[in-house]
Amino acid sequence: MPIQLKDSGLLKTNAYINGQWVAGEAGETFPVINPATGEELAQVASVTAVQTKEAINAAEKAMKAWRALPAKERSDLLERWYGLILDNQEDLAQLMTAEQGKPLFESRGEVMYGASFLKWFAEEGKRVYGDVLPATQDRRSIVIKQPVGVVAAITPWNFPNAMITRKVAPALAVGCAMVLKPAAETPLSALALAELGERAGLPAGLFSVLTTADAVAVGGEMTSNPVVKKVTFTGSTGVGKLLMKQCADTVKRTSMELGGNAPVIIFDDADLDKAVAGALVSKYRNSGQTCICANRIMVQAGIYDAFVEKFSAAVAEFRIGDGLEEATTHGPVITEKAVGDIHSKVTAAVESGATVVQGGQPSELGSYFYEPTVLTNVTRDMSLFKEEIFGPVAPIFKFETEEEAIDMANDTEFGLASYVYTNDLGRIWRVSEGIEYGMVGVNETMISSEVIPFGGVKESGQGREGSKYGLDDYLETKYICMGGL
Ligand SMILES: NC(=O)C1=CN([C@@H]2O[C@H](COP(=O)(O)OP(=O)(O)OC[C@H]3O[C@@H](n4cnc5c(N)ncnc54)[C@H](OP(=O)(O)O)[C@@H]3O)[C@@H](O)[C@H]2O)C=CC1
Ligand SMILES: O=C(O)CCCC(=O)O
Repeated sequence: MPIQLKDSGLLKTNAYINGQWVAGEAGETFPVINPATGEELAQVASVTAVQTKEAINAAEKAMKAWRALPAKERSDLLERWYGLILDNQEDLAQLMTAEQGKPLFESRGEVMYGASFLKWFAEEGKRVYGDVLPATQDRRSIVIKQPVGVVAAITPWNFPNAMITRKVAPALAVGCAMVLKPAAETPLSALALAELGERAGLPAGLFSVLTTADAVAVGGEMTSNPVVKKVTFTGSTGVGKLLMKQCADTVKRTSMELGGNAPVIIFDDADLDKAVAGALVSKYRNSGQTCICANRIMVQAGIYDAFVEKFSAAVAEFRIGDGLEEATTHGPVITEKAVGDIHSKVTAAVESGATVVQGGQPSELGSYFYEPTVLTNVTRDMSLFKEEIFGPVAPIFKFETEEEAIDMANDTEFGLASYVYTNDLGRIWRVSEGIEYGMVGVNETMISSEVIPFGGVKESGQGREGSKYGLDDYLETKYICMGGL
């Protein structure tokens, strides 16, 4: 079924380079698939390394004038872009659900979440302050902040809008230009954002969108081109490591938002209903496809059985289906391959002794759907304990003591989000300080917003997105020494 939009001008299929909507160099295209139906939604231009270089050169040129503008003028443009996104929320949500699969209510929420970064950084970009250091006898020392330069961004399919605005808003706010490669699964949301940016008055070249079926070529140019001073990436840890290696030759700065293995630690003294609700939304949001999704639900022995009973009863009530249908609570996963990957993880756990309480199979609804699954009798020696599941599968582990819970939480190379449910104030502090994560939700799993520093430690990445700290990723610190005074 063709996508029905109120404003058909938001459905773009060409890439956006230097303010022009362009086809791939030799007319190459790639398909965008609706994962709920398997239908082709569009054929989108596939750009090459040569076109990537053109976009980078255009960004360098555009940035010269952009960085010289008063911050207030840059802010005005971001505000206009924000307003246009709000005006077109429903169309952007329809596009997102069609290409990504998440239910419409989640897409509408993501569009608002994505827009919030433009608003936030429109304001925050006006507050890039320097410093005057304590004077010494004959000299004065000053610190100024300057835009890092042309930024290349590579974004994933799980948040086709917000992962882009979270990067482009701070970059543009402080005077950088950006070239973006969105995920091949979800280019339509990225192109619609560019269209609205153009309507808001983006100067040509300041923000290009490089849709492609050849991530290696485009990513290769982005990471080797000396004009690019920074690469910001959200996606898998494997690709993040590869990009970091590629960036080493030209010593680019990097921000990496990579995989997670989030524990939800639920103590005996927790409010059980709150813990069940928090774990459910964290685990099954976007059908389990976020890097901060609950990956290991860890419940203290005293309330384990009660938790499992309430949690799985709630899962049984989910309405799985096409995200474009309003009644749907949970949509498909992104590809047929993802269904296979998820099922292998479940099968391996079951072969090692796990018990399926709910689901446990690819869904009869179609080849992109997996049944929401609950597993018990899972133990930390199973591969599931270490792996990012990225699907609607909840393994519920049992622990006895606080020390054991902290040890289990830290027994992973990842360190992005974590969650703790307890009503003991001392324990809140001990656990929050003892676990090695960039973010800790205490009696709360919906922790993301534009005002907080989102990011991880260990192999979950480096850098922070959103908040006042999010500007630092796009700024250089320059020291100026005034001597002979
Ligand atoms: N931290 C997070 O939010 C995310 C984590 N993941 C994790 O990664 C797993 C695999 O998902 P997947 O989509 O394959 O994630 P990837 O890391 O492969 O994709 C993320 C982005 O990186 C691009 N990319 C992939 N390979 C290269 C490369 N060699 N050079 C430059 N860019 C590249 C992709 O492009 P293209 O789409 O064209 O391949 C996409 O734009 C998931 O199951 C999940 O575990 C996935 C997405 C988001
Ligand atoms: O999965 C991600 O990459 C980001 C999670 C979305 C968010 O909560 O910001």
